[in-house]
Amino acid sequence: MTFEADTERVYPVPDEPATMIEATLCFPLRDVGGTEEVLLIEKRRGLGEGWYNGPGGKLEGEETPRECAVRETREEVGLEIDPADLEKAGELEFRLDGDRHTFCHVFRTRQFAGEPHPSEEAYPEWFAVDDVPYDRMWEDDRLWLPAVLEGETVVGEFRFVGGKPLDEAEFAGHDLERDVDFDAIGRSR
Ligand SMILES: Nc1[nH]c(=O)nc2c1ncn2[C@H]1C[C@H](O)[C@@H](COP(=O)(O)OP(=O)(O)OP(=O)(O)O)O1
Repeated sequence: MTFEADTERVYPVPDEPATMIEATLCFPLRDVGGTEEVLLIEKRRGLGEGWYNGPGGKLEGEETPRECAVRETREEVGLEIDPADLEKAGELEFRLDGDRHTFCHVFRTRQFAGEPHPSEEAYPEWFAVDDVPYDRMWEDDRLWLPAVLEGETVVGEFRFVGGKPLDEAEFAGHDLERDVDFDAIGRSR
């Protein structure tokens, strides 16, 4: 297990978040003639509009993170995924001005049905995993997504400052842990 930190934690940690969004990201992977590719979306609305990311979004009702990732991937790009085929790859906490803003469950899968198509929310596009457009993504993505695309697991905290909305705040620091066994800690749902 490795641990990285590029700053000291400088913000007070609240006992309980006033409001924290629970969300998901899903990264479908495929092999095309020996080239490993990942499906990203260009987001057309909401947080991170205009940037690339995996399909995903906020949990609704009583659904589990896995069910949310399946639903969001279907709604945004039309791929069908069996929840059992999703592999838990990460847990990311995004903090804004010291408060917990979003807790995000990250999944990847090689098993899916259908061809991606655009929706009101997203334009899908396949990228070689060594050609991911990190300059058009959230600033934190380059810190954790390469590991996720290489089959590793990550737990990270990413700190933003400067007030809402999160996608206009400044990225200020992070902690990242790798090789986390989500099954062993009962958090692979
Ligand atoms: N710093 C960050 N880095 C990142 O890679 N993804 C982030 C992020 N902060 C938020 N997200 C992602 C997680 C989640 O998939 C999405 C949440 O954005 P939104 O609140 O706009 O929800 P969406 O509109 O996508 O979802 P729904 O409204 O539920 O469809 O943004």
